[in-house]
Amino acid sequence: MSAAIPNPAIRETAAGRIGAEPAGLSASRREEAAARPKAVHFGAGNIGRGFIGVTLAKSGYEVVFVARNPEQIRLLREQKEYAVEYASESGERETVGPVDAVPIGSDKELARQIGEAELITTAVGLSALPSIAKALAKALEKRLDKSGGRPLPIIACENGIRASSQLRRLVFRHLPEALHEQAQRQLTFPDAMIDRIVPAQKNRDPLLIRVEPFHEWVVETGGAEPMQRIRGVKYVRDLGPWTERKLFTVNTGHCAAAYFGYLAGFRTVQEALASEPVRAKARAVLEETGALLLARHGFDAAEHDAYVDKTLERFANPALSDKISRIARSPRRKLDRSDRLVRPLLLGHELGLEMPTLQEAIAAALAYRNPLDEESVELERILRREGLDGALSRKLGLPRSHRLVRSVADAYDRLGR
Ligand SMILES: NC(=O)c1ccc[n+]([C@@H]2O[C@H](COP(=O)([O-])OP(=O)(O)OC[C@H]3O[C@@H](n4cnc5c(N)ncnc54)[C@H](O)[C@@H]3O)[C@@H](O)[C@H]2O)c1
Ligand SMILES: O=P(O)(O)OC[C@@H](O)[C@@H](O)[C@H](O)[C@H](O)CO
Repeated sequence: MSAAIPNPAIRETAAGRIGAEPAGLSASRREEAAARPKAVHFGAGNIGRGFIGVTLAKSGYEVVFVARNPEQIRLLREQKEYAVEYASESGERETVGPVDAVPIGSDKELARQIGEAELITTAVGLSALPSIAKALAKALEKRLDKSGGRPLPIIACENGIRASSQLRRLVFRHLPEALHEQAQRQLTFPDAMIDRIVPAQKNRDPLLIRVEPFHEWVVETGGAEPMQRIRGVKYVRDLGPWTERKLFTVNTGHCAAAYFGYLAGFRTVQEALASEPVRAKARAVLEETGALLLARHGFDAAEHDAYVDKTLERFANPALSDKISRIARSPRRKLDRSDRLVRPLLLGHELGLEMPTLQEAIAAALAYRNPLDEESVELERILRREGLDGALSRKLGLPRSHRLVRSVADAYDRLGR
């Protein structure tokens, strides 16, 4: 087996020595890993390494990443750990380990890892769930054959409503019917909400990940005792209010700031929020979704205001640089009827709430152009093909003549794009 390669890019920090270790470290990490329960996590990206990996490792798991990037896989396999740096004044760092990695295409290895796992998690993006479901189902098939009834929770940590339930449907589609009954007994798919801002980044140490200190991971139990408790996770009976509070505040506010910031010519959300007009619009959107959340879930108004203040503060964190292109990414997904922009608008409409600034944010999302973002290019194509009214009517699931379609179209026209 290969020795650990010391990584000079990882240095002494306020939190103490981390990372760079003499050869032998990976051997001790391997022993440590053998003594730990195993969690297999799909996606070694920003949130995978910057939140899920670190939380699971702290909770006592060996974390095996299922990844695509060969260089990242090589480094994770060799080093068996990586560093997380917190974007705060102290710049504290922590070492995350023991970890390992397998390529998504390696059926045999993946099946072996999943056969040994006590927990599966994902953070690949909602739109990538169909692409991992097949590989996951294949590996689960082998496990179900041999596991002697061992239960396995599978938690999709994605921004979206009930992502684990979505993954469940996709996985069952790929599992042979003969295994469905057993899979229903052994596999659970608890829905979850996760919150931590982890910008896209390039560091000299390619595994290092810089994150905001704030974090929240909530898992739904439906009233049942969870099979295993992950330290740092909050377990709740009903996830509904938690998801809506996060998605319609953090994610609606974030993308509103990004789309308004894009129109104003800014590059990062920090720059955008330093501009008073953009900040005022982002806040106005959150006042509108706040009224919806209070009406739907009976949240305390003062507590929700404090949540909004804290959220805007997190977006503007000067210790981070978060590009608008990340926050605005995949505008088709963000404009989906079940997502952060259109869903609160439709729910608010049902309750008779006026949401003019949210409508402006939707118009700004339609006007977002990024030739490097496939969904932005596709959205432009749809707008050309179907026209604004047609595209909006489809997105909102309402007739072209509907008041909401008309007023979002008017907001778009006012942008003069
Ligand atoms: N970054 C954040 O601030 C943040 C916060 C909360 C939630 N999220 C959510 O977490 C998820 C991941 O976001 P991210 O910011 O980490 O994105 P990212 O692009 O940094 O990471 C996604 C990772 O998944 C991998 N991936 C994609 N398809 C794959 C496949 N078929 N097999 C294996 N790996 C695959 C990619 O290679 C990438 O490494 C998204 O659903 C996002 O909405 C992100
Ligand atoms: O990941 P997306 O594309 O759904 O949304 C972009 C950001 O708003 C999002 O990643 C936030 O940073 C995150 O949801 C904070 O918890």
